[in-house]
Amino acid sequence: MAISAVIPVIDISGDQTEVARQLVQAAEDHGFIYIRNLGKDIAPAAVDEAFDLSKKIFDSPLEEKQRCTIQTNNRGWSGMHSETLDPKNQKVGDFKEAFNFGEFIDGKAQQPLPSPIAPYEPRFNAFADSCHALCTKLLYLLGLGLDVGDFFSSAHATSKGTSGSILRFLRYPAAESTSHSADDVRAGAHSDYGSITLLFRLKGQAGLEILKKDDTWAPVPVCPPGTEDDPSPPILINIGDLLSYWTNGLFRSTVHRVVFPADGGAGGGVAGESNSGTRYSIAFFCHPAGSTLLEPVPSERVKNFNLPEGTPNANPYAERKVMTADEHLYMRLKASYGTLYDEKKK
Ligand SMILES: O=C(O)CCC(=O)C(=O)O
Ligand SMILES: [Fe+2]
Repeated sequence: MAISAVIPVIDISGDQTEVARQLVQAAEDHGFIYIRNLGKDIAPAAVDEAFDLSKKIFDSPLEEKQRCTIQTNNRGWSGMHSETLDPKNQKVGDFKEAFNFGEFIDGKAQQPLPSPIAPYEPRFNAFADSCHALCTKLLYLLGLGLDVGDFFSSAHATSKGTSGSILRFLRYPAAESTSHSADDVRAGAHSDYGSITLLFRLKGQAGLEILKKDDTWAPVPVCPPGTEDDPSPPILINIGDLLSYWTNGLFRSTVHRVVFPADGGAGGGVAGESNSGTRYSIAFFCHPAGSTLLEPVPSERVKNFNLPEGTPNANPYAERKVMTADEHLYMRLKASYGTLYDEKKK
């Protein structure tokens, strides 16, 4: 039975200097952080509502979803196997469906929506806004902890221009309803493309694993010890490639994946979790304004850091060539949705 990942659990409402120190340490050591959800930043009822809305998206008629098929702007619906997060190792694309919302303007999604969810547009917008506000707070604290003030958070201000930020709803069909082989995964191994990601999961639903420094996989419980009685499971934060890039690898953009049950139903070794049934999750990928240059952050701690030789799981895209946030995003999307991007280029 796999041993669960040990990831710090932080209550960000405490002394801000101390919280900033803890966040930076966790970003360096793990790249994943649990933020307790005590209802101060995102109301538990808002998370519940978002999961209800997720069901409405995916239960929409197929032709409605197809009408909103994902475009090269990374917005819209992607069906089973249309994305392959780990193209080098997967024989079959991800066993999941996803729906991506890009940025809203004046309360309006800038993309077609399946008609059953159109009446809820303001609710999706409100949820995306609260996710963005929490990301801004976390990015500010990470900057504080690195002594660079608002270097990160200000690059994510909506006033700086449009960004690749995405609110993504995910549905993974029940393992027992799909025919998959032992090598198949629900979502291939990958690191996230943005600055930070917020991940919301449902109590009891196993599947997420992270790659540890020793190159072995560990399941990530939805409710780590000490949070079982919180009003909502902690929000799982992870560092994405851009923060890793900006910090020359000091912050870890940790590789993760979503797996099928190894034994046909039990959780991945996490007490109280099951790996059967349909699995839902919601991710908010926070990106800076698309024109932001990914230059190293002017921090002493970053300057003095050298990635140890042979570190597994280091961000493979962090070669030191300054590019913009949009160039980086396009490079990553092209790798996982090859044909979509090839077709568009014709
Ligand atoms: O569904 C999950 O738990 C993780 C999803 C994920 O890693 C992603 O969409 O980038
Ligand atoms: Fe991810």
